[in-house]
Amino acid sequence: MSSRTTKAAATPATRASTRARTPATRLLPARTTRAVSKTQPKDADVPPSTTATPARKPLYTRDNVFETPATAKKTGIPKPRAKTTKAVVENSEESDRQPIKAFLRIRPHLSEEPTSTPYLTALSETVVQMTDPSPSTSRLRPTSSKTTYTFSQVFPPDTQQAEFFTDTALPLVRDFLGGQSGLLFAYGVTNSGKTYTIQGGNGKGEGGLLPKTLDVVFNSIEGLHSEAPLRPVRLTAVEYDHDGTFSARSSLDALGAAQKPINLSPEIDQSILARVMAEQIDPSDKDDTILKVDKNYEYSVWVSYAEIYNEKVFDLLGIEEQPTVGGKIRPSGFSNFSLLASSATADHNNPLLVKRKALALKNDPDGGKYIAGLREVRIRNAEEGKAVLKMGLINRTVFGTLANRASSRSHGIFTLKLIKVHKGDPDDVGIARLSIVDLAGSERANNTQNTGERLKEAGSINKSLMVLGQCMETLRMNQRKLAMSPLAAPGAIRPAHVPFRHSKLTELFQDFFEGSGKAVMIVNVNPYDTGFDENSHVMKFASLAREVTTVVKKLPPPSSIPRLAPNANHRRVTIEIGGKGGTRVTETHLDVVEEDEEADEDDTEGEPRNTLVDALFEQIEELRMKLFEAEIRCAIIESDTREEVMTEMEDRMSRMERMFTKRLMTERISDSRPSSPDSPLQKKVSIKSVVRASFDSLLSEEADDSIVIIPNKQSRKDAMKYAGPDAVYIPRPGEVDEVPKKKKRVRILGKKAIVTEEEIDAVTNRVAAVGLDESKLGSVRRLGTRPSKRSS
Ligand SMILES: Nc1ncnc2c1ncn2[C@@H]1O[C@H](COP(=O)(O)OP(=O)(O)OP(=O)(O)O)[C@@H](O)[C@H]1O
Repeated sequence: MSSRTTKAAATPATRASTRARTPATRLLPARTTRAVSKTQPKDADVPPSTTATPARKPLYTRDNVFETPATAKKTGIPKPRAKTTKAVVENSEESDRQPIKAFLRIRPHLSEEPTSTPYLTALSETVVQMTDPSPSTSRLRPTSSKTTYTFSQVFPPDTQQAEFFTDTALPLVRDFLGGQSGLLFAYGVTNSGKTYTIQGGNGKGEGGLLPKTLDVVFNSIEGLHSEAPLRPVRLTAVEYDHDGTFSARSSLDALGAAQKPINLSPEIDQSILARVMAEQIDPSDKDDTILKVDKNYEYSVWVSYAEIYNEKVFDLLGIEEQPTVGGKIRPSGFSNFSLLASSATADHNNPLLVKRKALALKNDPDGGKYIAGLREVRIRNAEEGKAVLKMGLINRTVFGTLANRASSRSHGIFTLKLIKVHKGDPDDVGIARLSIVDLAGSERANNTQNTGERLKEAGSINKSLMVLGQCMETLRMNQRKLAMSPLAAPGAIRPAHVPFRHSKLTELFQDFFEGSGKAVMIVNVNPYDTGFDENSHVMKFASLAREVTTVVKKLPPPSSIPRLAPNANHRRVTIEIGGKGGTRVTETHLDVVEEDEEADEDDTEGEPRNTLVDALFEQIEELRMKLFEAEIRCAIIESDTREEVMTEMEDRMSRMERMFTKRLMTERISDSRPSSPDSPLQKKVSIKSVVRASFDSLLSEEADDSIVIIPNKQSRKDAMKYAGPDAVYIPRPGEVDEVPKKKKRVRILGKKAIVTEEEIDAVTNRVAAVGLDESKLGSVRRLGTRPSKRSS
């Protein structure tokens, strides 16, 4: 649990924020619910030595938030120092063990896609089975490999958006309204349905988790809107705004003004937000759920939208847009909502210049990291929230790859913050955050032809997802270590270092994985996708995540990796918008300047700095990447080789099959011949042609000369029977010849097996007449009293 409930101090001078940008602002101290639960541990197994701070009454917890706000109000406890807060968070985790929930959503088959058999089937509400399609199609290896995976819940392809929202995100929204932070992220390969799940489709009832979350939040706080001059800062702190700079209405207007491109024609010189809202929001597609909230408080909702692209964090609501020198900015009248496309039709020679600066992640004194300089916008209803979401979406880097034309190549992070202030005590303030993340799809290494920029994107995406997996794995390992030694003295077990800092994604959500709030993972899978291996990798990752239940003692993070000097990265890109569902495809040419974030001096606050350790970490990282790449290469080579062998074997099998079919047909032809044909000559020719045809097929071009076919004696015998006594069997070269030996005898003595003396004499005389030795006649059976005697 990570809600932060704060009490404003009586004297602003003593509580002034050390990070406040203006002297007029005052930072409200953050106090965690964990701080409270730690002093009253629910879990009796927590070692007493971990309770270092004096016991005090809960300010508010998830359990009492609705019932006892008054108790909370009266608790005037000074803010714990940052260090103490951290310690408390760590120690209280034992009482709040929660596994990461992993929900699987199976994508339906789309009509425009080729039909194939799905390789994933739901066995129950929580278990699915994946069947490797490659071996099952083989006649040589008829047994297919089947693996089962267990999830918190499995959603079949016909699951509707509303049902999915109710079962997965609604509990998080409930906690959020109750003051608890949460994280929801969608994970899956490209084209598996992550964006559809998070943002939704364009049709009725197709709104995704994000718009539905906005609906439910505003339904629930209806009539409880706060006008208090408060705004969120850092991760979960709240700041007073005495001069009204950030008052309720002005934030959204400020965003609209900042986003308005300069030099627009009067035709479109209007509030971008108003236009977006008019175009995009279908009021009928709204979730009507209302959740219970504490009516003693008033609420304000703030949103931000960031993306992590190529390992840099950008503000999707804070892009500076400028026309190029000589560039013509015209209204376009596109029906698609697009700030960029609607504000300018730029051609390749005169692209629109879009400048954006990467933002730095900074340490929050209350724990975790926040994106420094990220714009947070106050919204007053769900429609405004949806408009801001749409506005951020256009700024999100979307490039087509061969794998998927609409592939999101960045991780999109939409965060809601809820500030609540007690109606009777303006100093009783709380804040919670809910981040909803649409992760970039993992790249298919072998079926997309990535080069240059795409390759770099793929590397960054793979890296961040890989690090996410490594973090999960390490957290799980650490938990096991702890679980196996429940009686070990505190500090005796050294948990392994969790590499959160190795990617921006994990760095940003480190606090969630360490217990700041609940984490929910949505796994999207397209069971018709050709990337079986990638999907099984995703499934393995999900099973891993489900085993991560809690946080172990945090190790001091590694020394910071030295940052490069700020550097501008220029790219020229073309973004296509629309195209799906019959909408018009529009193109915008952009010159993108991505400036590196400035080095954060505070970033290593309290962390030891050791250049050798830095270098070693970099080396490990490099080796990990190499290993990862090598593994991918091996997997590709293995699958290619397997496919080649299979193709060859199948080819050979089908040739043999053809050959045997022909032979069978040949035999059938001979069987069906009349038993007494008219002419012996005709019989002779016929049997010859039949036998020859059979061998011709064996020796034809199609035949496999590596295979020796031994003729079927029985069929040959049958053929000879039909052919009658005059038939001569002519073997083909190389044929195993047994029958013809008998025929040789037949040629000399006729078809009779038994001969008389006279006949033998006749043969002998004939032999003598031609001058041959009698002994060369071979064995001849005699009749009568001298059966074995040869004629002399
Ligand atoms: N549950 C669903 N019902 C109907 N259509 C869906 C569903 N899930 C996904 N789709 C459709 O499948 C296609 C791919 O989905 P989507 O763009 O959400 O994938 P993705 O995982 O976000 O891909 P990428 O990572 O490349 O952005 C889209 O056309 C989307 O409309």
